[in-house]
Amino acid sequence: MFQEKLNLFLQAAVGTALEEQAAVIRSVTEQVIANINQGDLPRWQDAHQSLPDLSPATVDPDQGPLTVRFSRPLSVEQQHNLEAGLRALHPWRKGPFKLAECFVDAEWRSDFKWNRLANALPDLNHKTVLDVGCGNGYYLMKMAALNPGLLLGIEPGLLHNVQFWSVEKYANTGAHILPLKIQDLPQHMACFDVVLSMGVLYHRKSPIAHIEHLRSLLPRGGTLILETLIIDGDEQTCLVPQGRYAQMRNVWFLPSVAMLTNWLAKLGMRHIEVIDVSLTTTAEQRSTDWMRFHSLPQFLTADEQHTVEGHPPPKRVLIRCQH
Ligand SMILES: Nc1ncnc2c1ncn2[C@@H]1O[C@H](C[S@+](CC[C@H]([NH3+])C(=O)[O-])CC(=O)[O-])[C@@H](O)[C@H]1O
Repeated sequence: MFQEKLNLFLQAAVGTALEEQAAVIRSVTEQVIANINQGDLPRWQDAHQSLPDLSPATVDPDQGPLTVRFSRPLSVEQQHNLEAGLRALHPWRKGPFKLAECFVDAEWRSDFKWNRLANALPDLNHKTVLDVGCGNGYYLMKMAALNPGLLLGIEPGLLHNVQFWSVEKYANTGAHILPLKIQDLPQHMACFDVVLSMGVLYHRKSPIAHIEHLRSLLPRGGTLILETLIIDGDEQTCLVPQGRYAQMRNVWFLPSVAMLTNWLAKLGMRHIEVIDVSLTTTAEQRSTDWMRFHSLPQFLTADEQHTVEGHPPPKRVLIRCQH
């Protein structure tokens, strides 16, 4: 199915700024697809295939859950099969989605971040947009209402890809996801008007190289939206947690906002604007019926003043800047 999705993307890229890069994207994606470790993938693909064909639907552009409305009410059997197919794609990290009567109450209230992000987005009309580490495509599907020219997400998590296909089967937003890491994209493929990197920088061992790579994907004047974990402090302050951070492995650099904006400026980014700084609350990230593992409440001390490892609790910055 990944090959089929790649082909659909390549068709959509014809006539856009991405057309010239299509051969490179095809080649790197085919290499990644050929090396996919199957694991649970067949089970997830079966769940996706089991989803019922339903009447045409539209996405409600309102704030809140990403809501898909169908032109005809679902039968009891359709409703049951829809919910069973989606539940088989547990755990749902990002959401919430509402498809007919089925409410996918994911671990993250991504609608909270969407409300912060919507203020930061430049005009997307006919623009080419890349969301790096896009999860199950929640923000891509929200951005689709803003009439972009092409929406591409890259996401190495295979379950996220299958969840995206499953919602997109009904939402029909025209967004695309490829199963790539940012490292798979060549540097200097400056064909995106807007690049988003949200929740990825702290997973990168070399955050400056990550920003440089993001910058190289933008032409002069293109917009970068960067969201990441930070700590309080001045331009000399940065946390490099030994061991885990809020039970997450693979967390490298949590700079202060001042240090992060210095990095961006040193790399030549301009018009750097801090749009938002927010503590991540246990209302925004928690276990639900659709994500039954531990979540933020279990990763913080009882008074929520520290992570269980004794670090400052998660706080995130949302920055907009230009190449
Ligand atoms: N090298 C990489 N290249 C691309 N993606 C990666 C890489 N490493 C990890 N990821 C992916 O980046 C995502 C990070 S989550 C943010 C999701 C969304 N953006 C959000 O803002 O809600 C973190 C969070 O929950 O905040 C995961 O889906 C990883 O698979």
